Amino acid sequence: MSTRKHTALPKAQILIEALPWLTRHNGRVVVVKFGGNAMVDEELKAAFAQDVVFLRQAGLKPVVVHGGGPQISSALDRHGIVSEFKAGLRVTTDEAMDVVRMVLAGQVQRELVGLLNQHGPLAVGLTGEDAHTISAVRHRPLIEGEPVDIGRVGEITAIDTGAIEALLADGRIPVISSIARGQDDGHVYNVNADTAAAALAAALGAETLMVLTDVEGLYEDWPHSDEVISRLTASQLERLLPELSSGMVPKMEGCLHAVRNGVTTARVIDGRVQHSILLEIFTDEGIGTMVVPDEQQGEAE
Ligand SMILES: Nc1ncnc2c1ncn2[C@@H]1O[C@H](COP(=O)(O)OP(=O)(O)O)[C@@H](O)[C@H]1O
Ligand SMILES: CC(=O)N[C@@H](CCC(=O)OP(=O)(O)O)C(=O)O
Repeated sequence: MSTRKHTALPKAQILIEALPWLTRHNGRVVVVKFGGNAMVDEELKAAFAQDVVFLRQAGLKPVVVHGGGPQISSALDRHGIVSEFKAGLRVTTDEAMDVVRMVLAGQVQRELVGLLNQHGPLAVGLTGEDAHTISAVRHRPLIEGEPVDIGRVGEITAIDTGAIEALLADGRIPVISSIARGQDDGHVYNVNADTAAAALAAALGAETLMVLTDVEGLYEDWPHSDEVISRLTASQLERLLPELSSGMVPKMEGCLHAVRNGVTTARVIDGRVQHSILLEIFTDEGIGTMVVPDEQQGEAE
């Protein structure tokens, strides 16, 4: 065998290994949530963009929903605005909301759109405000049984997938910032990006929701162990929810919402690993944590 063929054969085998995953997802929507904590460096962000474009060129319909928690925190610091979290959500004053919107829509989203568009005229950025994509009312989370006012934080009431579907039909990659329009008050609202991604995945009838974060997956006994739970059903996750803390709460609540509303699998994967999306495709079991609907229990992935 010539040297060229010799080196090409393993590459062909690798492509063939991806065939079942690609076949299952062909033409399907995959919602990828890119967390602010996973946007560690430039190389990683460029690799993320390559993976998303790869999915698009392989016949899938990727939709990107991005966060930017750490980026918002440092911008608020620079503006001298104090920011705190309650029930895992940022207490968002009217003044803070302007900064949230500026950072998510004007900075993080623009950067991701730019990186994706290095590969062609593919990405179009929007926020949940555009074309009524995400509507919300003021969210008052219960803390110790009492509803608490945390300012301009939204609870999603409706998703209009029209603009996203039109972009997908046109072969584009929508990149969505987690800001909602007020359903009945003309305000804009700050929505946790995991919650927004899950709601969009459910409304779009996505095959998969992939949540890229800064841990390997859901740890069984965090922070005491780094044993990752590789697979769990919706009911198993539901039982686990009360024990979870901080950033994992909206992530896992989102995964549960997604698989209970038609999404086939929801995964939490380590976005700090380069090409984590492609790694997910090329491994049988996947990496990170996979949540499946109850009826899939025991079925081979
Ligand atoms: N059981 C758990 N397994 C893994 N991480 C957990 C768990 N419970 C809480 N966490 C925390 O959740 C964080 C991820 O959420 P978050 O900081 O909001 O990330 P992102 O910006 O990607 O949304 C982890 O870095 C970790 O500190
Ligand atoms: C209400 C609320 O907490 N909103 C989040 C929105 C950004 C986000 O969720 O970013 P990550 O995915 O990087 O955490 C915030 O203000 O930080």
